[in-house]
Amino acid sequence: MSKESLYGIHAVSAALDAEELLELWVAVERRADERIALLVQKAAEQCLPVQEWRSSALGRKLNTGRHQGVGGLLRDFPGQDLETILAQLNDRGFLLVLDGVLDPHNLGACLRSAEAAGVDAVILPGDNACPVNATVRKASAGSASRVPVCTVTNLSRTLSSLQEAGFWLVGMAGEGSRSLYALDLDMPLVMVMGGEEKGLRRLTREHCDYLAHIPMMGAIESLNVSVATGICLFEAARQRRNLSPARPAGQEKSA
Ligand SMILES: C[S@@+](CC[C@H](N)C(=O)[O-])C[C@H]1O[C@@H](n2cnc3c(N)ncnc32)[C@H](O)[C@@H]1O
Repeated sequence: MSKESLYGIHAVSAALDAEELLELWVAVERRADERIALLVQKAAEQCLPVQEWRSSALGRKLNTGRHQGVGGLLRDFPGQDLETILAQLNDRGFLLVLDGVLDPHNLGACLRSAEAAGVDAVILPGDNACPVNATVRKASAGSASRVPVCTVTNLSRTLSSLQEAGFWLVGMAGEGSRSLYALDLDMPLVMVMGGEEKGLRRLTREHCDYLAHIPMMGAIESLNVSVATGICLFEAARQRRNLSPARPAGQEKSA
C-alpha cells in the first residue's frame, strides 16, 4: 500500500502532534511564516526529515494548490480497532456512525463537529464511503488526527455488537417518527447518520432503536449531512452536559 500524504496548516500540525508523520514538506516561499516555522521546529524535535519545495512543485506533489505552504507524508496505520476503543470508554460512551458519507468535505466537517461535541470515536463502513484522505484531513482542521476513527468491514455486525454492549442506536432520517429534541440522549449512545445520496441503508435503519428527525421549516427535504450531524451531536452534548449548561448572568428566565 502506498503511503498517504496530507496538507494544510491545521491538518499537518495535528498529525505532527499525534506523531503520524514520516516527512514534513514545506514551500520555500512560506518558510518565514511563523506557523510554518513552528511546524518545522516540531518536526526537528521528532527528528523528521524536512523537504523544501517550490510552492508550485509542492502543489503538483500534493495534487492541490490549497496546501497553505505545507504538507507531509503519513505513516502507515493499522487503523483503530473498535474493541480497543470500546474498552477505554466509560459507561456513557458517545459514538458517531456515518453510513456512507461520500464527500470528503462533508466527512471532514463531521469529524470536526465530532471532536468539538466530545464524541469518543467515529465509525465508518469500509465500502461505499469516503476514506479518511488528505482532503478529509484538511477539511477536518486536524480533528481527523484527534478523534479515533474506526473503519469496519461489516457495519451491520458492528451495530449488533454495539447494541449487545449496551449502546442505544439513534438513526437520523427526515421521516423518523420522533423529534430529536424529544429523545433522551444521555445514555450510552450511537448517533447514526446516513450518506448524502441514499440516507441510512436498510440494514442500518433496521438496527436502530429509534429513528428520529430534526424538525425543519420550508420546502427543503433534508439538511446537508454535516449540518445535520452538527445539530444532532450538539443536542446530545447539551443533554449529556459535555458542554457547560450555565447561562450568563442576567439571562435567567423569570418563572
Ligand atoms: C442529505 S441527507 C440524505 C438525504 C437522502 N436523499 C435520504 O433519502 O435520506 C444525509 C443525512 O443527513 C441526515 N439528515 C438530514 N436532514 C435531516 C433531518 N431533517 N432529520 C434527520 N436527519 C437528517 C440523515 O441522517 C440523512 O441520511
